[in-house]
Amino acid sequence: MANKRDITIDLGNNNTVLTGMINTLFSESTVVALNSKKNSYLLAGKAALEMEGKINGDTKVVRPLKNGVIADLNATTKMLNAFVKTLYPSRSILGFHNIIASVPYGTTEVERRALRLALDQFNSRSTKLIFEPVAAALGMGLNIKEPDGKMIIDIGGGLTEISLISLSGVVTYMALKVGGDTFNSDIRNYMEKKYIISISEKSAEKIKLQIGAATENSIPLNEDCTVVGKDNLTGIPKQISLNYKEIAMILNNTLTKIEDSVIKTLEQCPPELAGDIYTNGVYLTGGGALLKGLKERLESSIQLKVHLSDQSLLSVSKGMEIVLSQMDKHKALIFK
Ligand SMILES: Nc1ncnc2c1ncn2[C@@H]1O[C@H](COP(=O)(O)OP(=O)(O)OP(=O)(O)O)[C@@H](O)[C@H]1O
Repeated sequence: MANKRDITIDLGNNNTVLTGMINTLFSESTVVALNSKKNSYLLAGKAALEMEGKINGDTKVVRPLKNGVIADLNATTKMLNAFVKTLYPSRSILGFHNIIASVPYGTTEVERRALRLALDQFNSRSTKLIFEPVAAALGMGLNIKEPDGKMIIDIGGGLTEISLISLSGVVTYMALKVGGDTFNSDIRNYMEKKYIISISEKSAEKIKLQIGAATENSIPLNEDCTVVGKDNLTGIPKQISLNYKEIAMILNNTLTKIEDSVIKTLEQCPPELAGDIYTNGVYLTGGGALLKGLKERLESSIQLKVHLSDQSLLSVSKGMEIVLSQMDKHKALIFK
């Protein structure tokens, strides 16, 4: 069992998930509002996200991660401080026993050092990192210790990681700087070109969640939706109706890039492990993987069984909780 003074942190491009105490889970948007003059903290999470694009005066809203790595250390530190205080409202944030935080496999030492610096403020007895694909695989309930190849495709907000894991280690890896955010920017760019209107990031996210689809045959919950943007010719707000088939067409380019990278990673797979992947299929996780019809589209392009995690937004956190609860068994998976 994890100790009351243990904590796990999955610092993602869009969502930060913390687990602490026993069975306490906390998920917030990776966004922070700061006073730009005083460099002081104002708000974090969804409350800060609500302010995005609507600020005035000295307030600035920061998304401190870019493509899965820390782009603004000061903002990240302040945001994590606020999140940890929410998770542990009644105690000092100092004095944790164990902190485990996840990082993409492809991060450089400099990028990892930034995360360690952001975690230093918690003064924990032990702060360890774990690679995201390894944590995600564990969180999906896979036995990663055996000599059996498992391919994990993690489509996050700003990063897609494709990893082949065997004997607790990553054998082949490829990362693409695309994810759910890219789907949103594809939608925004299309709205500018086709309808000559500018829409907000929030509107693009709403379109994706309501009528986003990976193919024209993947019918989402709603087939149509409306969006209001600013007409770039007149400057006047304008409403447009959209159909899911249009969104499937817009997202095709980015989805093809992801498929091509999966195929390239499969090509690099050692022959001994290719048979395992053929038998096991591949494992899909991350919030971006929840796009309607993505699993089926991938199955058809790679001709392998694709298992979509039933907790795509939480698999990395779940994996870290497993490590915390059986530290001795899993200590080879974590590092300084
Ligand atoms: N039902 C859904 N359909 C489509 N996309 C979704 C859905 N739910 C969440 N997403 C997308 O998932 C993405 C966030 O996923 P996730 O939380 O796994 O990423 P992250 O960990 O923040 O990012 P990264 O792994 O790149 O650091 C967002 O782009 C969000 O829009």
